[in-house]
Amino acid sequence: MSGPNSNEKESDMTEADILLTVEDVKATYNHAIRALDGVSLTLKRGEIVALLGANGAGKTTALKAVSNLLPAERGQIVAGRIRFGELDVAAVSPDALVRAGLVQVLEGRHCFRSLTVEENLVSGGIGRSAKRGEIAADLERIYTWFPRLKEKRRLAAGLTSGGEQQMTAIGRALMSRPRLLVLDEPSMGLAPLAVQDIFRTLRRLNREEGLSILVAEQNSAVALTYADKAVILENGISVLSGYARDLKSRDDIKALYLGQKPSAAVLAAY
Ligand SMILES: Nc1ncnc2c1ncn2[C@@H]1O[C@H](COP(=O)(O)OP(=O)(O)OP(=O)(O)O)[C@@H](O)[C@H]1O
Repeated sequence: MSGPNSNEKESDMTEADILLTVEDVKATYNHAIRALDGVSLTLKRGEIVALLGANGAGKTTALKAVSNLLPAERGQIVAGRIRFGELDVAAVSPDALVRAGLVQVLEGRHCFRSLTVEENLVSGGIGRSAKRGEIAADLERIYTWFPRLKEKRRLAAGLTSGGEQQMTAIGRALMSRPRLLVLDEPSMGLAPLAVQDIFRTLRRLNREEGLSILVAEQNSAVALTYADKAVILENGISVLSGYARDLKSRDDIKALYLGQKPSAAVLAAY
C-alpha cells in the first residue's frame, strides 16, 4: 500500500498485483466544499483495505469517488486520479464500472423494502445480462454465504432485521460477480454480534473466493481485526496507512486518529 507512512515497500508490488489506485485525489461538492484534500491508497488483488476516520473525515466521499458516484451529488474530483485495473474511473460510468467488476454497497443498507429478499438479490444480477440458470446458481451461492437469507427469501426485505438487510444489500452486490466490493460502514446501526457475523463472512469471501474489499468504517476495532491493511483519513487527507495488525497494536494511533481513549502511557508521551 502506498501512503505517507506505509510500511510496505513499493518495490514489493507489481502492476499486475494492483487492482485499485487512488492517487492524491482532491474533491469538492458544489465546486465549493472541499471534502477530499489529498487521498491516496493502493489495493492489491485479494486484499481487504479499511478506510478509517472520524465523522466527516471524507470516507464516504472517497468511496463515491472510487465508484464514480460523485457527479450524481454535484461532487467533482478536482485533482488526482483513480484507476481500477486498466480503467480511468472518472471516464467510466458507474454502471459500466459495475460491469467491469467494481460494485459499491452504499451506507445505510439500501434494500427495496417492499420486494422480497430474493427479489432484491435477483435485481443485483440483472445488469449482468445473465442467463436464467446462472442467476439461479448465483442465488444458491449467495445463500451458501448467507444461510439466513435463504430462510427469509420470501419475506419483504423491509420486514427483516437490520443485519439481514445489510446481508441482502451485500448479497445483491455479489450477484453482479464483482472483483472489488466497496462497502460504506456496513456496521452502522447493527448489534455487535451482527457486525461480527457480517465481517466474518466478508473475510471468508475474501479468503475463499479471492474477493477484494475496500471498506469504510467508523468501527475501527472491527475493521482492523478483519482487514489486511488500513488507511486513516483526517479532514479529507490520508494521513497514515499500513498493515492493520500494526495499526491495531498502536495505542497512540488509536487515540490520535480513531477516537479511542488514550492510555496513561500515550498521555505521558504526548
Ligand atoms: N452531498 C454532499 N454535499 C455537500 N457536502 C457534502 C456532501 N456529502 C458530504 N459532504 C461534506 O464532505 C465532507 C466529508 O463527508 P463524508 O460524508 O465523505 O465523510 P465521512 O468520513 O464519510 O463521514 P461519516 O462517517 O459521518 O459518514 C463533510 O464535510 C461533509 O459535510
